[in-house]
Amino acid sequence: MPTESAPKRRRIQRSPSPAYKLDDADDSYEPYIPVAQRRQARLAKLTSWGVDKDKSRSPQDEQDEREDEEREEERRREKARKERTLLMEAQEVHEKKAAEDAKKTEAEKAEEADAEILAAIASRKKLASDLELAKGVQYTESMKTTWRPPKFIRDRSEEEHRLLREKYHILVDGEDIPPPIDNFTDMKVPDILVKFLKSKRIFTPTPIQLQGIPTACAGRDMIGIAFTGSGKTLAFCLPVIMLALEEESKLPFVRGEGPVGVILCPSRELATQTYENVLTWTSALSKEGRYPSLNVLLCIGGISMSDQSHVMNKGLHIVVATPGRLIDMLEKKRFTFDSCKYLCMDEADRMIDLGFEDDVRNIMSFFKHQRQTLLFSATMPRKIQDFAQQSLVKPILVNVGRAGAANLDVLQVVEYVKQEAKMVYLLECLQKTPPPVIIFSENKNEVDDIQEYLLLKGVEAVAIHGSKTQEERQYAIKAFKSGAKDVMVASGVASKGLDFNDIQHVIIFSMPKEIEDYVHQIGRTGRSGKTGIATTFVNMNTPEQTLLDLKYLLMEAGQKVPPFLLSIDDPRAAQGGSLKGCPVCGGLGHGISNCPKLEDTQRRQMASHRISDDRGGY
Ligand SMILES: Nc1ncnc2c1ncn2[C@@H]1O[C@H](COP(=O)(O)OP(=O)(O)OP(=O)(O)O)[C@@H](O)[C@H]1O
Repeated sequence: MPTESAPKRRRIQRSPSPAYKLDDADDSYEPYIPVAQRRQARLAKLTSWGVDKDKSRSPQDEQDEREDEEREEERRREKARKERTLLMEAQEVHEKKAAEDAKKTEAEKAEEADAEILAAIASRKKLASDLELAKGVQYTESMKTTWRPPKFIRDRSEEEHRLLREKYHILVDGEDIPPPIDNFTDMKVPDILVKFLKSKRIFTPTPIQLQGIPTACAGRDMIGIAFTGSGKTLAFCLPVIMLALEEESKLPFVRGEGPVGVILCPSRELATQTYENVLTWTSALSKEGRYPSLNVLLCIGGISMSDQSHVMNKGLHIVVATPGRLIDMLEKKRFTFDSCKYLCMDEADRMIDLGFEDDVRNIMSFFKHQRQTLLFSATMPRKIQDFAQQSLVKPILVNVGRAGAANLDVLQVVEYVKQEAKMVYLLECLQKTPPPVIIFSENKNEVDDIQEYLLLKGVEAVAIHGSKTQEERQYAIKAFKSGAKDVMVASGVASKGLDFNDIQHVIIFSMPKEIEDYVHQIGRTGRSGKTGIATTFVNMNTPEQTLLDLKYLLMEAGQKVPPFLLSIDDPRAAQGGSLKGCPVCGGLGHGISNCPKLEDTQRRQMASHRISDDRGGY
C-alpha cells in the first residue's frame, strides 16, 4: 500500500549562539553582561583604582600633605586672631582719642586746627634762588669772615654771655652764637665811625646792635627782630660797611666791580632813608683820609639812575635797593653780584607779605657764590620766621621782646570817636603835643581829605600816599623832616621803618585791620629811647577782632585799656589756654582761622606775578 508519507521534519539550522561564536566582522557588538556581574565588575574596578592611586603616593607625600593642611589651618587661625587684635586695637585707639578729645579744651582744639591751617598754607618753596633750588645747592656752613671778637671777650664763659643777654632782654636761638658785645670799639668798629656815632649821640649799642652786629660780622645768617625805633638799621649797616672797608683795603675796587653787599627795602622811602644813613656813615669814615672812600648806590624805581653815574663809573661797594629796580639793573648788567657776599632785607616780613617773594628769589639767582643772608623787622610772625629759617644757613635768631610787640616808650591812647566827629576831634587832638605830628589813615582819599581840612584850618600839613608821584612823596618827606611842615598825613606807606626826628604824637585816624601795621605806625614816635604819644580813633566801624588784638597789645605793653575795650569778650579766653600770637599776623586777639591777614596774604600771593616791575615798593 502506498502510504501517505508524513511531512519530513527538518532540523532548523539556528544561528550559532553569540556566546560561542564571535564574529570579527562586527566591532560594534557588545556582549551582554548580567546586572549582578556588571555591578561586581564596577566595584572591582573602583576598588582597583583606589588601590592604584594609593600605590602611587609615598608615605612622605602623605605626611607633607597633612603638614600642609595643618599649616593652612594654622594660618587661617592666625589671620583670624590678628584681625581680632587689630579690631580691638583700633577700637582702643578710637576710644582713647575720644577720651583725649573730651579732655581737650576748646582752645587746644582750636590750636590744633590752627596748626593744620598753618601747615596747609606754609610756603613750600624755599627762599633761595631758582638756580640753587634746581641744582639742589645747599650750603651747610656759614660764611667765613676774618672778624673775631677781642680775645678778652672770646675768653668769657657762656654763662657770662648769657647774663649779658639777659640784662638786655635779648633772646637768641641757633648754633655757636657769637658773643654779645656792649660797646662799639670792642666790636672793632673803626674809631672814626665810633667818634662820629658819638657826635650823633649814639654812645652804646642798643640790644639788637649788641648781639646783631657781632652775629653779622661773624658771617652768620640771622633773623633780627626788635621793636620799632630800636636801631636795627645800624645793626645791619655797620657790618656791611666794615666788610666793604676790608675788601676795598685788600684790593681797591675799579669800575665794573662790586658791590660787596646789598640792602633790600620794601619801599622807596625806606630805601632812600637807609641809603642816606649809609652815605652819612661812609662819608664820616673817609673824612680823615685814613680809610678809603666807599661808593654807595641807591637803586629804586621812580628816579633817574643817570644821576648816580658818578658812582656807577667807579667800583661799587654797597647797593641799597627796592626789588623791582634792582632786578632791572641786574638784568641790564649795569652791575653784577659776582662778588656780592651780603644780602640784607629790612622789614623782611613786609617784603614777603607784599608779594616780593619771587623777586627775592630772582635777586638771589644773580649771586654767583654763597652769600650771607640777614632778615630784620619789628614784626615777624611765626609763619615768616619758619619759612625764613629753613632758607638760611645755620641761622641765628636774635629777638628783643616779642616779635610784633609795641615799643614800650610809646604811650598808647585809644579813644572812641564817632565817624562823623573824627575830623573835628582831630583838630582838638592836635593840641595834645607840639609838632611834629603824623596822622595815619588807611585810605588814600581820606589822607587827601584830612590834609585839605587841616590846610583850611591853617595847619601846615603835607600828605603822602601811594598815588602821589615820586617827586610829591620826596617833597613831603623832606618838608616834614626839615621841620618846614608840622604835620604829615600818611597812608601805610610812611609807617614802615621811616625814622623822622622826634615825632611827638602819632594820630591813627583809622585803625588798620592788621595789628602789625598799628605797631609800625605808633612806632614812628618813641624812637631811640625817647617817649611819644599815639592816639588811635576807633568806633563801631572797627572790626571786633581788631579791637581784641588792640586790647591784648595794650595789656601786654602795660598800657591803660579803655572800658569799651575791656568789655569785649574773647571767645578763646573763655575756652581756656594761653593766648599766643596768631602765627600769620602776630595778633594776640585771634587765631589763624579768622586772621584778617590770611585772606589778604593769599590774595597778594596770587597777584604777586602781576605786580609791575617798577613798583619799587608799595
Ligand atoms: N645805639 C644807639 N643809641 C642811640 N640812638 C640810636 C642808636 N642806634 C640807632 N639810634 C637811633 O635810633 C633811631 C631809630 O633807629 P632805626 O631807624 O634804625 O630803628 P629801627 O629799629 O629800624 O625802627 P623801625 O622798626 O621803625 O624801622 C635812629 O634815629 C637812630 O639814629
